[in-house]
This record gives sequence, structure tokens and C-alpha cells, in this order.
Amino acid sequence: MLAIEADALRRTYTSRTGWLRPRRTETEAVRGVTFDVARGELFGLLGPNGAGKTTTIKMLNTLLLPTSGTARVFGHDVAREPVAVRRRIGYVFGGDRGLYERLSALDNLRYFAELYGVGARDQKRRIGELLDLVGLTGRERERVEGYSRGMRQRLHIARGLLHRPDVLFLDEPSIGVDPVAARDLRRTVAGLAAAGTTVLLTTHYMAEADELCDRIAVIAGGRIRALGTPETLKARVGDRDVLEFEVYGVDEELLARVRRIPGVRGAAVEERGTAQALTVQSDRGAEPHARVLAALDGVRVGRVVSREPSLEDAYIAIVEDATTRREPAEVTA
Ligand SMILES: Nc1ncnc2c1ncn2[C@@H]1O[C@H](COP(=O)(O)OP(=O)(O)OP(=O)(O)O)[C@@H](O)[C@H]1O
Repeated sequence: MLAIEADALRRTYTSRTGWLRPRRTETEAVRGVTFDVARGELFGLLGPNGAGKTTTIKMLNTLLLPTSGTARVFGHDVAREPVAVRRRIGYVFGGDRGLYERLSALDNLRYFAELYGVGARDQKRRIGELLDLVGLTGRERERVEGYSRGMRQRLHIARGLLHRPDVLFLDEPSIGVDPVAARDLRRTVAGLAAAGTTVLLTTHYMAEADELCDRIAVIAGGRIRALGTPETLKARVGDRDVLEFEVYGVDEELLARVRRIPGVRGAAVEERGTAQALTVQSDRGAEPHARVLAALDGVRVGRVVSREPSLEDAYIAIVEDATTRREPAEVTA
């Protein structure tokens, strides 16, 4: 049996704006999303801000009703059998909410174990197992307020697993977590999947998705734009060369100029502290290096490196492709 089956899921938010002359604004956050997740699979949902990832997860974990379409978790319909679905799932979201700061990790877990109806006899053993699993054994008597972000996040995961869910939804678990703690977190997540838990993960970190996920769906503008293993997604840009320029002060106009260079298939810029990283994808052998430098006339350029296409490059290509062909997401009535 499949762990998750989403079939033509849609969700429209209706909000009222304006006070004197209220207007109804409809946002089509998810516009027909279909995918399956196998039992024990680690499935990634990637997409830019506002793509519809959280809305999709909220429909799957019964926090939000679909406007249309259906979804099942281990065969249970999320709209008609929410209680049965909730019994099978755990939900962990990034950030700081959901833990009691003044309590120790152990007391937090005891409290939530009561709340989730974990039997008294089972509680101690289960909490011990989970502390081991997330690497917090030995620190469980410390108050959460003294915990680092990474430790909190691992405690969140332990909390989400108390009732032994078959599916765990992890919404941006590594947000704000430093690189070393993020690596520990990835180990924890990989361990969960290896032990048979199905994991649906959203993340903005491509390296994390590449390392962890069996399959990935890229969602943009409320639709799935690509779905496959990290390898199949990377193969989409396998015929490209990638140059990365360290630059200072590249704006949209310059970026557009770079995109117009013959042979260039895509360009994106990302802030990296005081510098920016400009990534230029081009047809293999097009060698746009000199033309990019000419287009950046006047901009300070640091190191330039040539590298193999990564999942991030594939992601950028998929999302750019989707956004240049995107229909308007908002309809004002
Ligand atoms: N409660 C709401 N009311 C109205 N619009 C909403 C609501 N929640 C989300 N939206 C809109 O729906 C769209 C999808 O939002 P969603 O939170 O699902 O995206 P996301 O992919 O999770 O983004 P992020 O990476 O920023 O978390 C966005 O345009 C967002 O502004």
C-alpha cells in the first residue's frame, strides 16, 4: 500500500482586503497536485517561497481541507477519515514554536506523550529510544531554553515521533540551523527512513535534498514542475556547463543582460554575506565567461569557478522555466 496518494489536490484561499470597500481576493495556492509516496520512502518537496508546499502538507496532514481533489494516507482519506490519518502521521515544522522553554527536554516529551495518549508503561522506554535516536541522551534534563537551534529541532522530531507515526512530515527542519548541527539533523532524518518511517520533507537546501531524498517533486506556482530522483532531475541540466562568479552588486537588470548572452540557458544570483554568487548555466562548450564579464561591466568580480551541474542548478532551471510560463496566481473578484 502507498503511504501517500495525492490526486489533483487544489486549495484556494479566500481573503478579504480593504475596510471601506472590502474586496475578496482568491489565491490559488495549490492548483492540481498529483503524486504518490511509497512506504519507507524519503520524499522531498522543493519550491520557492509561496510555491504551495506548506499548503500541500497541511492538506495531507488534515490541518486544511482541499478545495478539490483527494488525498489518502495509508489508504485513509484526509477529508473523510481525519482521525485515522492523524493516528498514522507526525508533523514537525521548522522554527521555535511548539516546545515548552522552561521545561527540560524530558518533561517536554513526557507532557506530549500524555497528550498523544502514549501508555504509561510504554512512555519511559519510548522516550529513551527517541532521545537516543535524535542524539539527545545525556542532555534530556536540561531546560529547552538553553538548547541550540539544532538540538531544539531534534527534540521537535522526537516529539513528532512519540506516537510511532508511519509518516513524518518535516517542514523545513534545518531552517536557521548551523552546518554542523544540520549534518547531525540529516543523519537523524536518514536514520528514520532507514528504520522504515516514510518521510515527506520540505527544504530550501538543495544539498540536503540531494543527500537525503529518494525522490523529489519541484513545485512552483501551485503545480508540480518536475518529479524524479535527484539523478533524473540533475540529468535535465547534464548537457550544461556551470560557471559561478563571486560578484558585488548585480541587480535584475544586469541579470537580464547575462541571460540574453547567446548560449546562456539560465542565470541566478544569491546573496552570500557581503558578496553575491552569480550562477550562469550555458550550453556545453558555449564558453560564455568573457561575455559574462563584459555584460557585468563595472561590477566588482571576485573568484570564478567552473563546476559540474548540481541539483541546485536543475532546480533553478525548472523553477525559471515554470515562472517564465506562469499564469497569474491571484484572481481578484
Ligand atoms: N492563510 C492564507 N490566506 C491567504 N493566502 C495564503 C494563506 N496561506 C498561504 N497563502 C498563500 O498561498 C500561497 C502558497 O503558500 P504556501 O505557504 O503553501 O507556500 P510555501 O511553498 O510553503 O512557501 P514558503 O517556502 O514561503 O513556506 C502563497 O501565495 C501564500 O501567500
